[in-house]
Amino acid sequence: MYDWLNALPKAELHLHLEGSLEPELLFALAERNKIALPWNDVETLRAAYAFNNLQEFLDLYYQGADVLRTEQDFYDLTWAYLLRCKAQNVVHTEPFFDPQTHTDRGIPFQVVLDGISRALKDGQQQLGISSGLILSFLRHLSEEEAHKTLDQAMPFRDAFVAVGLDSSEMGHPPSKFQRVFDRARSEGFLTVAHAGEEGPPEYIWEALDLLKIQRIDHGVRAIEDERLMQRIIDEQIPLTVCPLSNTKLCVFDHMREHNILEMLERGVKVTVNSDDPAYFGGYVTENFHALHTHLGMTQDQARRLAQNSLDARLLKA
Ligand SMILES: Nc1ncnc2[nH]cnc12
Ligand SMILES: [Zn+2]
Repeated sequence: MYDWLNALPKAELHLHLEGSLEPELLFALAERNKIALPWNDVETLRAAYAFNNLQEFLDLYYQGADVLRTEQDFYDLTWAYLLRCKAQNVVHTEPFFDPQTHTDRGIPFQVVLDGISRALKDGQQQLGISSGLILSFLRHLSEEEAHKTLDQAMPFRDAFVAVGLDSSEMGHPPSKFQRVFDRARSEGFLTVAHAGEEGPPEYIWEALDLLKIQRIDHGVRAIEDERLMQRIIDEQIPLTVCPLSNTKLCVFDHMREHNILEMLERGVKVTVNSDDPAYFGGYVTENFHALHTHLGMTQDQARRLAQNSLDARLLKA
């Protein structure tokens, strides 16, 4: 089944480039940039990838991102991810990056963007993988800081397909970012947002009604609100679900309890994604495979999930 799932053509719609930083590359970049790390070796770092919630993961994820300094570092990070896409027949990807994680450390916005964009262009030309980049605001920071990030992005407007919202969800509802999302939409950006990962269904309502998002990132807690479920089904609003992430971050205690197939059978446009594959133990195929192993996902269900991912692209072919 693994090989069959791997060969299935699919799109990835929920992937943080910083979360694809494998420990081996992290150590190589630390050496190249002469940065001392608090871990002795790759194995020690991997052993630290045990999380009880989103925040514990984010603390390590932001720490890891500190090795990314130069345009070439961002190129190498993105290129390594695209090679994984090629190996797993991901024909289209819409990755996120978090500019504030880097600009707050003094790395110029353009350095980050140039490295990522050059790799995505090579990915299209050399690997045949199409892509659309999503600029994600950090929700634990202020709306004013998000506005400054949007200012920095405007000279490179054509490099992005959408803006998104990620980082610590609880206590940072979508309503906090209503004005900056209004502005982004008026500048022609599409919008997506993480909602209903750890946060309640109300955050999903806000993301839909106030941020006017095209897709819900995660959204697994929608199942707690029947009226919301009906809306998501009626309007066929896609959910970018990340099964291995949800179990690693204890959103579900075990993959057996994941609700993605229940949502699929109820008519929700759910898709399978890897979120932060270097930290959560697998890329897209491993996420599909875990659904087969623990939830008995059939080939027919896998085909529908993969088709949903192709249908839910913001950038149509
Ligand atoms: N799963 C996730 N939720 C929120 N913010 C993130 N940033 C990277 N991964 C994330
Ligand atoms: Zn995410």
